[in-house]
Amino acid sequence: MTTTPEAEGLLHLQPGPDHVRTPATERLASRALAYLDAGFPVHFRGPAGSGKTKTALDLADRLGRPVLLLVGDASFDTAALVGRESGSRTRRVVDRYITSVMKVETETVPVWLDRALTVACAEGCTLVYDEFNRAPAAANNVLLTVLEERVLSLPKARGSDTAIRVHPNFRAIFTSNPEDHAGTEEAQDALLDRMVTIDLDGFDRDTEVAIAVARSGLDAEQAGRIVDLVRDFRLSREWTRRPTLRASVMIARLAKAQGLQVAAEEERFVEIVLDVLGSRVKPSAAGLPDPKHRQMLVRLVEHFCGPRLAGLPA
Ligand SMILES: Nc1ncnc2c1ncn2[C@@H]1O[C@H](COP(=O)(O)OP(=O)(O)OP(=O)(O)O)[C@@H](O)[C@H]1O
Repeated sequence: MTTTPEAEGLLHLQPGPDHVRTPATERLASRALAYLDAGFPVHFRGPAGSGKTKTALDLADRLGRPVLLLVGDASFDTAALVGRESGSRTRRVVDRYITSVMKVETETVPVWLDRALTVACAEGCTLVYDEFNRAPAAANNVLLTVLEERVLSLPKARGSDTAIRVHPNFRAIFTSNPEDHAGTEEAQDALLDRMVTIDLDGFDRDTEVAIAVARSGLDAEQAGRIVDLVRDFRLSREWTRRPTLRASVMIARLAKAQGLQVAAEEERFVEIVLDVLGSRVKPSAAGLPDPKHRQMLVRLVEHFCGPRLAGLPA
């Protein structure tokens, strides 16, 4: 039995230096850790950019066990989670016990490769299963007994064990996006019933600003202007694609990289806002970009990003 590169590279993912913890993220973490400590899997559900993956990885790190990250995919089957036979290994024994006689024995055995779920269950790792509802429900069925009975059923081909007891330190954290219908499956009730689902709908303003500061290097005042603009646009629902925290981070990083002021008078900055957010604005009834919407974004910039800030380069 062999383990996969995933197993060899068991990750001890640590939040990067730009990972932000605020009172709001700490409250969320302590809720989720309490469920994980009690042995229940936690599922973060929320729209794109609501911080599901980052939160899941941060929690996994706090558990202090090796972390395996699995990203759900439509091509998954059970083998993608537990492992499969992968090729064979041939052993040739040459026996020259009597010099005049050569005996050669060849034995070919199939090689089994464990995949993330098996490794995590056997070694007591933390499994982060990101976007698990992108995998077909049939592939995820193997999780039902893992989460309920703490037993992992394995195919005979793996060797002597057709089931293994799940290590007491095994923990699972799931994420899914209920708004993304492209390439996703309805998660089966039986699986959802075995986990604690926490809905994330984006962070509070202070956390968003702290993240934009950490990810861009802008100061809190300038990052705050961008975050307020994007949050207002988000609340307006005048969009077809939700303007997420990622959009704030993107605008902030572009402004910083180009040495721009976060100000309505800064023409290049206004262009960046239009480029990042413009394609998300609801089109006119004719389906064409509506110039009124461009004006709406410019007004938002004027409202939230005001004049240049004193003391900053022009
Ligand atoms: N605590 C944090 N510290 C620093 N950056 C963060 C934090 N939380 C989220 N982010 C950043 O915000 C962005 C969105 O977070 P994340 O990728 O976790 O969202 P998501 O909900 O998993 O999105 P998607 O469904 O699109 O994958 C990313 O750029 C991420 O790095």
